[in-house]
Amino acid sequence: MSPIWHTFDTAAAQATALADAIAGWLQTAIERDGTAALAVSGGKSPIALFEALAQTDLDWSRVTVTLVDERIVPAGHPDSNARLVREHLLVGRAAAARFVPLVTDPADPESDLERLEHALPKLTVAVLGMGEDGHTASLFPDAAGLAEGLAPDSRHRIIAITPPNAPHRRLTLTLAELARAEARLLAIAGQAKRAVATIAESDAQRYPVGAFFALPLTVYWSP
Ligand SMILES: O=C1O[C@H](COP(=O)(O)O)[C@@H](O)[C@H](O)[C@H]1O
Repeated sequence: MSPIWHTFDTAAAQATALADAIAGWLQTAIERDGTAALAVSGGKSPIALFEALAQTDLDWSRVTVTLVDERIVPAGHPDSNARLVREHLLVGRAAAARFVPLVTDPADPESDLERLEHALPKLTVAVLGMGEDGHTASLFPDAAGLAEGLAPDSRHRIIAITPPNAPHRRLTLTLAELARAEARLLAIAGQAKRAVATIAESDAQRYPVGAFFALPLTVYWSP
């Protein structure tokens, strides 16, 4: 399956286009079902997107926001993806959204996994990021548990995973769960990530993100 690529001259244009696309998917789901659900990535990249999205004129009280992955750290930790979402997305108009954090007790991630198998919303849109090592969500190359995370028929919606070369044990939605979202948008920036994504597009086995190129996927890229 060939992904659709949208390329932009600036990060600001990329963030605006992504926010418009996400809002469109959420609005359609709200009109159809009364509710919608958005899963976002963390890391360092999504702040401009979150800030654009937070100003979007949607009925945010009908939207559930969650994460595609989270580091197993306390909620206020500098590396917490939930902290990023709370500070940059769940503000302004979007403050009315319901938030489902992945990690609520860093000392007992098993209880969060159990809770989330039931508590995760059915996703309307999943916004994926990607590292230069080809990981997406927290599906890291060579991680124990990666095969389960990428299995199209996994019975798990979410798993715990330890990246071999990045800090913190993580919780991550599985490919099987992300495949059920109505839309998957991959947001990346820079030439290095573009090169990785281009290889992943033609060689699905090379990087974990490659498995997502076998699904309907729209890529948003800026330099
Ligand atoms: O660890 C993570 O990394 C990826 C990529 O992050 P970025 O800072 O390079 O954009 C991110 O998509 C994921 O959610 C995060 O937990």
